[in-house]
Amino acid sequence: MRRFPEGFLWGCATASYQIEGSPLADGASPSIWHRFSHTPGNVQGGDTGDVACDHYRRWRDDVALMRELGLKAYRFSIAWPRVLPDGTGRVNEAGVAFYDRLVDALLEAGIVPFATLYHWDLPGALQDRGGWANRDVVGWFTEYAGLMFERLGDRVQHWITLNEPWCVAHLGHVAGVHAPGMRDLWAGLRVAHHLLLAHGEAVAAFRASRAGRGRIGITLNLAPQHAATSSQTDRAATDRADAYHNRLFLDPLFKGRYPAVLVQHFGEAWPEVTDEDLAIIRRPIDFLGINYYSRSVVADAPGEGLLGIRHVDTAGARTAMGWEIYPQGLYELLVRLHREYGPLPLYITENGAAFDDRLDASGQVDDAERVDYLHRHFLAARRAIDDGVRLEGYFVWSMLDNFEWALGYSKRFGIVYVDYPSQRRIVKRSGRWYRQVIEANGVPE
Ligand SMILES: OC[C@H]1NNC[C@@H](O)[C@@H]1O
Ligand SMILES: [Ca+2]
Repeated sequence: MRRFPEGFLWGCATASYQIEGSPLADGASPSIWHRFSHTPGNVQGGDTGDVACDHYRRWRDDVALMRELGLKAYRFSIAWPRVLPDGTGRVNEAGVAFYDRLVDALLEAGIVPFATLYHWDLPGALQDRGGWANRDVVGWFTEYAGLMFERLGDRVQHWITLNEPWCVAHLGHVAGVHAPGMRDLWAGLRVAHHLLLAHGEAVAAFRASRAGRGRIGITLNLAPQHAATSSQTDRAATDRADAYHNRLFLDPLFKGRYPAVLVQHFGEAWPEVTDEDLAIIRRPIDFLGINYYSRSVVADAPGEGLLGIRHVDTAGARTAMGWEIYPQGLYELLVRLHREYGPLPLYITENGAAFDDRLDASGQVDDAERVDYLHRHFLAARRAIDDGVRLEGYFVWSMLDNFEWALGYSKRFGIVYVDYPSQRRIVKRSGRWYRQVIEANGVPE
């Protein structure tokens, strides 16, 4: 049995637009994901977050389910459009009350709340004013963050400013496959910079708020980039990929500069950056959240795509997302972060897998593949702790099957199955297994 440190925070993660449903209830306003999913052609099957897991109404039962699973912590996100329907100014008390009740219920169940301020559901009203591409967003986000610190900061001690800024900038503004569906490299790079500035200003607001005695951090989706061959061109390609996927955020946050290779590669598209900006971005944080799913294998491909690279297929088994199952990448990533960007407390704020789960004849889900995936990744994390990495918690993505963005409900990541027509929750084999891991605070070798 490989035991984890005493007090290790085992949890699950979710996000507002993916589980809540009721997007316009009680005074909430449309988010950019409400608009994006209601715009035909954007989401597989025409799926939307209108109902999702109906968590906005079933939250009490879901907290009871978390307690049954024995979770020590729960990572959720706050829907900005519920609490500030215009994005700034007028507070929608009914929206605040939802999160207020949720936090109280979590504490009552002995579950530590981790609140993510932004998990992609920007108020549409702010998109109409330019959204993340407008530098004014820094003030808008700081106002929103300050409100939440004020209202929940007496009970929420762990705050994450942004979830996966890379996805917001690249998928939302360069590739255009996520909300707001923009395809503009100049805008996308500005968005990355504004996200980091907003993060930095929110950190300062946090320190000044009543929540200040808690911890604040950011969550980045990071993936090791491996060169397909040792050739100079493949190694250079891999460096570009690592810079764009990983260092674009890590370097300014922890080293106060952007990767030179990107500034050079993007040339005229690269935004105006001042030293004052960099000082804001690099304000010290209390932890780094890591969302890990897989690695990439990279080869040089002159003139192809944004970076002149292509991803090389590997033999390894894959999840239903087509992502290679590569647990050692988690170990490698954690050790790199500790050595190159740390040492600071780390949380795995997301790790998990989608598989084609089906109810069997007895109405259960025997998701042995997900058990194996999690088991191997838990062991990889445990090895990193042996090497001195200050890993303090692990949030499985996700507690419930939910709305997987442009793929809609076609992908199931939950350790609990959601039968959408009936909204029944059915704990999968992986959910029962995870409860035992948490109870033992460890996994068999
Ligand atoms: O693709 C699985 C997850 N990845 N990180 C962000 C989450 O919102 C996704 O559902
Ligand atoms: Ca209260």
